[in-house]
Amino acid sequence: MSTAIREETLGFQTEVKQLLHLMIHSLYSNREIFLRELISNAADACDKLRYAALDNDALYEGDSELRIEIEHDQEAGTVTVRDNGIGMNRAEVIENLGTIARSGTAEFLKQLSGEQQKDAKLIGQFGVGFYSGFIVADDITVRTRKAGTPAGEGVEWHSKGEGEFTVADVERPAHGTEIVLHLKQDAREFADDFRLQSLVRKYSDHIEVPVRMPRVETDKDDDGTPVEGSEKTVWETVNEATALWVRPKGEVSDDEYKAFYKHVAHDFSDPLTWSHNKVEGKLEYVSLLYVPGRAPFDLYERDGARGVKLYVQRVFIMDDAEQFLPLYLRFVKGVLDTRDLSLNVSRELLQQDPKVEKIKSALTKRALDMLGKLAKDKEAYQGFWNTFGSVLKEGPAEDFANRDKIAGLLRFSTTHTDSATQDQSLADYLERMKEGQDKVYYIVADSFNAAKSSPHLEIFRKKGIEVLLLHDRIDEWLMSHLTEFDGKHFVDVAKGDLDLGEVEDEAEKQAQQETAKAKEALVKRVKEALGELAQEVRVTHRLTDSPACVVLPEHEMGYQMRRIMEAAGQPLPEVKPILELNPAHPLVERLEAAEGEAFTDLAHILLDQAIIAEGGHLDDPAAYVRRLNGLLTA
Ligand SMILES: Nc1ncnc2c1ncn2[C@@H]1O[C@H](COP(=O)(O)OP(=O)(O)OP(=O)(O)O)[C@@H](O)[C@H]1O
Repeated sequence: MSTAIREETLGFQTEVKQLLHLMIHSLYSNREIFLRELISNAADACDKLRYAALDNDALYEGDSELRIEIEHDQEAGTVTVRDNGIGMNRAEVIENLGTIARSGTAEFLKQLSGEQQKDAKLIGQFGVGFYSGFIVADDITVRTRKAGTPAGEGVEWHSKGEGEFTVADVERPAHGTEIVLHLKQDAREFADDFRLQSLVRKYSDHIEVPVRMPRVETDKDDDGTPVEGSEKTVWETVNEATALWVRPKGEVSDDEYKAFYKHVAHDFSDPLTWSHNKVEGKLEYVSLLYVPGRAPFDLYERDGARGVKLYVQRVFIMDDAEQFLPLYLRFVKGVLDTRDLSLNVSRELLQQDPKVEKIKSALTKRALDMLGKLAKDKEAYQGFWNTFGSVLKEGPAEDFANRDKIAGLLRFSTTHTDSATQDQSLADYLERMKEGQDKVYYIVADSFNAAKSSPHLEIFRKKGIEVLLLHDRIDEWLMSHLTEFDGKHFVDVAKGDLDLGEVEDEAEKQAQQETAKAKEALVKRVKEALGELAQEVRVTHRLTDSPACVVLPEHEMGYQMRRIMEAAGQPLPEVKPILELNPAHPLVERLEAAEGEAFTDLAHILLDQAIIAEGGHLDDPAAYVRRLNGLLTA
């Protein structure tokens, strides 16, 4: 029996307490996952030891046969999960089993509502790990020792999951970790051979480390009667214990792929799709990439986990190797196993190795092809797009070489459907282009409604020309990196001169020129009245219902991007708009007939209204109100 020394009682970090409470409550109907989580951690610990032992064989302490053992005691109501992996020292135990060290955790926990089903989904997204033991146990003891440390540096951790835990130093001859779960009364069903075996097969077949369970064998005499006292325990490997990605594609079932995904991604729910490839030749690697069914909670966290699990010749090297996929594919999870890197590769070395770039470019293509295939299933792709679309939109800016491929995967709201759902591809748009149209038109606004109702769309609606309605924060950034698709240029309808190309016939163009000439005097007067407030005034034919609109010069940064940058504290040089007037509108006719102060007021009102319609803020709103009231009461 070990004697505990240096025993101390510590409180769980607040986030752990909250997580424990919510997890126990919301995952009640999915309790069996605790075993998957503990085996998954044990397998990771074995992987880590194998990696550490590459440099220092002594860490195995003479026991290099890595394994996981699961035992139970029906009478005592306990289940034990044991591994001879890397183990933990005292400081690691306190850190790993007392806190949650992931940024964004507190905000994540705030989203939990107390509604069982909703929370179960959210918690799955977070990953419950070790703490899931408390779904089935009311008392957990962990005994562990870090490989390579003296037997006296073992640690015992104990908790009832109620806010505090104790840690003490104990003597521990074997390195690795042992977790003893004392099952709650209503979870005793898990202390059962058959139940445990079937769970191990369900969740851990794909794990390369053998998961073993004890079986008692008894010698029999010649008559077949068991010999008393001859009982001995033999350990039987229950899982298949081959790395899933090494197996040929045809021999792996969908269920196995899905189970493996859950291990790799620490996710609860099924992946949307996957792509498994073995490459031989100049580069030699196996990759298994997955698209998750939902976003991890830290998708937009700067230091959120991303990247693949890296193996070199089947030896685990590191989690989250982010060098093999671009940032805009950070939602892709999976495994890369290669012969092209050396076993002692580190994060720093990865950054310098030219082979890494080559593999990255190959994996990027694989991932984009996988999305291309997924896109054939409209419904599934829509699910993907709604979850990860705004991340993929970072692609054209980050990955010039694959711009066209990424553009083909984008989905938009457009005037064709007039719905906020982004479900139209550029290929759909091209198919519907009007005869003579040679450009892809788009508008960027702060919200879908602002885009949909923009005065800039009036002429397009009248002529039946489709316009992409962009309203995500990232959209203007996206469009500044997308210049063409399939040979067709993109044109922002709120910038520069309106040119509808061949869609307008000669007669229309002639009429426009004549109107512009006829209104030259009006334009001059308005410009004088507005002074520096507008850089230019002109008549337009882009409006049918509105009296006026503002546009920006073609190469000027758009309003949406300006507002985002200003909100981020980046001062920008002021840019004055171009005011365009609709000569056929009664207000503009009235303006033309006005004189003196009435003219100046109305000119200002038209400019201010156009700025408001575009989603901008007025520099002097009170002046606008005063002028408008003057007009209304005249
Ligand atoms: N059997 C084990 N052997 C060694 N270390 C372990 C073991 N189980 C857990 N740990 C350590 O405790 C940490 C926390 O485990 P936990 O399961 O809570 O989270 P995780 O595995 O990092 O992520 P997730 O919550 O997504 O599963 C692990 O990262 C690991 O360092």
